[in-house]
Amino acid sequence: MNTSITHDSPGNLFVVAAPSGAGKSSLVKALLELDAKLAVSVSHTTRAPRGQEQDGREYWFVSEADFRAKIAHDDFLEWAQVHGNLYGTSKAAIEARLAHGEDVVLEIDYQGALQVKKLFPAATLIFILPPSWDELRLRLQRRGDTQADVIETRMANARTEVAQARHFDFVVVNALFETALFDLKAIVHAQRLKYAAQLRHRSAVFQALNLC
Ligand SMILES: Nc1ncnc2c1ncn2[C@@H]1O[C@H](COP(=O)(O)OP(=O)(O)OP(=O)(O)O)[C@@H](O)[C@H]1O
Ligand SMILES: Nc1nc2c(ncn2[C@@H]2O[C@H](COP(=O)(O)O)[C@@H](O)[C@H]2O)c(=O)[nH]1
Repeated sequence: MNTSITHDSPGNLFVVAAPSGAGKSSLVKALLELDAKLAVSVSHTTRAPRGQEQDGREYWFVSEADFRAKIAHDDFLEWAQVHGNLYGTSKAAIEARLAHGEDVVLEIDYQGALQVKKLFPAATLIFILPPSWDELRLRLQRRGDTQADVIETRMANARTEVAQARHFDFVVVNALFETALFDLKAIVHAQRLKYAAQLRHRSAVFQALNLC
């Protein structure tokens, strides 16, 4: 897969994954409201819109034929089949932002997250865990936009997904929302400082001044 994103892209890439219903969209939305330097990438999907979702806001909703044409054109940074539908992050959605120094967050599943890490090892992978299986089911039910059989599929898939958390850089338990949001903010802040230090370390000026 060709991509122009490199270790030296000035923006930071954050990847947030979680089993469906754990609260990743709610957390990322709250994080974006607090952090003007962060932008979320809008994925493409073949799933039908849910509830009040709008094309171009939550997702780009496309047919399977269109999605497969994009795969053939190598338009995706990553893509995966999740709960029976196709989802992907288009390169166009994030490359320009990263190149301009904006930080980007991807809300994607673990398969996509691991693909991104292979292509871009500097990406920070964060896995959100629900406090329990019962609470996960309750959150999916309370959200009220997912059919009972789909909830069961998502609960079954959640076991496989949670087993992948060990490959991530950070794990956040979303029990109390404000605590999880605080953890997420702290991770983003710490990673920015880390990569800023690494970039400075590489800069010729820094070396010339003998500061590293
Ligand atoms: N800490 C929390 N305590 C209680 N409810 C929560 C918490 N975090 C999120 N929720 C609620 O749980 C439901 C699922 O959250 P959300 O839609 O953000 O999950 P998600 O991981 O993005 O799911 P999906 O992958 O299906 O989009 C929502 O109704 C949300 O308001
Ligand atoms: N690999 C990718 N996974 C994605 C992407 N966008 C969303 N997702 C994941 O799909 C499931 C289900 O989402 P839902 O909106 O139908 O509830 C969830 O885990 C998302 O994170 C993507 O671009 N690539």
